[in-house]
Amino acid sequence: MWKLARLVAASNFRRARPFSTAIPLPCIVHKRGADILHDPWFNKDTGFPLTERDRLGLRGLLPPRVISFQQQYARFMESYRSLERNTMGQPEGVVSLAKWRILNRLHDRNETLYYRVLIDNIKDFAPVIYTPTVGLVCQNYSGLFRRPRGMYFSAKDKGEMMSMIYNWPAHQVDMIVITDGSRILGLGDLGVQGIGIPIGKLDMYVAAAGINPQRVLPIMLDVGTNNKKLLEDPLYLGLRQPRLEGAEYLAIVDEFMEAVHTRWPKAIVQFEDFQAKWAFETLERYRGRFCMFNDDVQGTAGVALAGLLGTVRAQGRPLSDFSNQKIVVVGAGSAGLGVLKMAVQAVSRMSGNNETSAKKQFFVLDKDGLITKARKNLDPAAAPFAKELADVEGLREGSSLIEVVKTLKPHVLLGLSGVGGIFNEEVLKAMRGSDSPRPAIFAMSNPTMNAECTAADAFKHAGDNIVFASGSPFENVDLGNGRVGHVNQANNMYLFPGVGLGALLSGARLISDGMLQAAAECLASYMTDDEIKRGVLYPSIDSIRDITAEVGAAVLRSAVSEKLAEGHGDVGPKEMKQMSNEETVEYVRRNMWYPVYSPLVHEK
Ligand SMILES: NC(=O)c1ccc[n+]([C@@H]2O[C@H](COP(=O)([O-])OP(=O)(O)OC[C@H]3O[C@@H](n4cnc5c(N)ncnc54)[C@H](O)[C@@H]3O)[C@@H](O)[C@H]2O)c1
Ligand SMILES: O=C(O)C[C@H](O)C(=O)O
Ligand SMILES: [Mg+2]
Repeated sequence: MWKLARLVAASNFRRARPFSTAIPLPCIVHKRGADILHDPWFNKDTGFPLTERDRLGLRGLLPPRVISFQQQYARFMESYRSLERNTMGQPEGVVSLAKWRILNRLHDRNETLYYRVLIDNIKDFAPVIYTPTVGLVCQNYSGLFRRPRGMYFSAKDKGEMMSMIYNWPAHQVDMIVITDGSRILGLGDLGVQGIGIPIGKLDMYVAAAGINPQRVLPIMLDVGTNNKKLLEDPLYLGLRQPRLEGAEYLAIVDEFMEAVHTRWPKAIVQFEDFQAKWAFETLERYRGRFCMFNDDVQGTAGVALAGLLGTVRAQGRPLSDFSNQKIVVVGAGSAGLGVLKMAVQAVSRMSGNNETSAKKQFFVLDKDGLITKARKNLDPAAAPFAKELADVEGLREGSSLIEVVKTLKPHVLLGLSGVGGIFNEEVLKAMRGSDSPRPAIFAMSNPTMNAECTAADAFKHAGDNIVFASGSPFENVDLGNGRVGHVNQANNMYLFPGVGLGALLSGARLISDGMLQAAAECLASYMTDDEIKRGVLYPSIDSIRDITAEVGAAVLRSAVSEKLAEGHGDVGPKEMKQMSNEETVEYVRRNMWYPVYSPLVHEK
């Protein structure tokens, strides 16, 4: 019979619970002396107790005084706060990069302390290690480079990947995030410099999902770049050749996927920031064979769907009213089309109508305006959402955004275009004519300068009663008289960590649509009616570990019910099936790694 205690003991994780008084489990280390001090996974800096210094050959390699974890923590936070004070008034980019540097130096030196400060201060630090600063870091990566992090597979490594993968020092890898750097946030092709994105995403995996940092692996697949500026930059660190295309490109990705699954058959691979054509193609190519997903297509879709359902509740309408909402999606790339696909499936499920009629309420624009069936060279990926001209009275093929908003009076305007400021004053003012008593504006493009509008502009021009969400963080807006315009962060960070965690802890063979749907539904139902009425669609990032545990449990349960779960450690699918919802959440929580100094035990 399933017993919680047994499940906990069965876990392979080096873990401890926040504020728990339990003695942390020991951690096996195969090094001694200075090698430990130079390994950020094990290093405790001045925090090594004297007995451990003796056991590990560290005596004399550190100043004699032992500093406690709490003191180290306080010292780091004081340096960070003093950097904030000292850089006040300097240009934003300079300040952001200075903050990133101080965090990155700690990451390079002492991962336990790094992840503890990250978890405890996630609201302050997420904008530094994740969007928006991570975008700036990628743009300046070749200049900022000091030490490598993760692995780099290039077109020149063809035929070598199966052996190269064994160069990674960790025996076990659970979570991989891979990019080819071809569409980094809204910043375009950044080639090898895009490695910053997998690093930032995996930091979120550790902070939000409690994945053990010794078991994460950021990957850059460098197949060249079409960014002329980078190709001409003598300091550019990637391959100086145009991107591989077609079969040559796919051969590289195929070889990588085979190599990674040969060494770690249960590792989960998250594809991130691939240009749309490869995002869709690789997803279809691998999702039936490997435990993988595309975060921009599928993670974004779940977060957007949760937000869209929230906007129905914010209008005081029942969820069944979702099928009466007119939703305009601006951007028909990997993210926009992913959102449309999942939202149409949800409407069809909720209304019982087929997908063709469920599509009626959705309208999509790309750089050439409204997409209709009359378009020449219609992108096959966008074709299922293209409108019949007869269904868009008053509009035509290629109608502009302002024409679309004025004519349709949509309930929701959702941007995933990567074009900063495209929701301009005129467009936002036109949203005042929306058929919704509570129009919703989602400016989801990243980083901040690529957001379709700012929060302040949205409330100023579209009205105080809107619901607002952005992909990158903005401050709440002061509406006067003590009223606050709440800013939501509609970012896939609320889903991908839970998707990966649930897949890992269930030992899922694949990541199915059902598992992703369960994740989205879990996020959608997380907020109370009171919060939703105040325009709060998503939890605060401060509680990201809680929501991730819930999402992880929902994903796990869905994997079990779809018979995709193969078990984790010695917890089999049968035992998982017997867990109640609460027990599943508890199982997930207890398997989340939490940074504490574990006693290190040397083994040859
Ligand atoms: N908030 C999130 O969680 C999240 C998740 C994924 C992507 N994004 C952001 O969404 C943006 C787009 O990502 P993607 O992967 O879909 O990119 P993409 O390049 O695949 O697609 C961009 C789409 O926008 C369209 N577009 C360009 N200019 C336009 C214009 N002037 N008017 C209307 N449409 C226009 C393009 O034609 C294309 O269809 C990026 O900025 C990315 O950072 C945010
Ligand atoms: O990275 C993010 O912040 C979200 C998303 O994956 C993006 O590509 O913009
Ligand atoms: Mg992305």
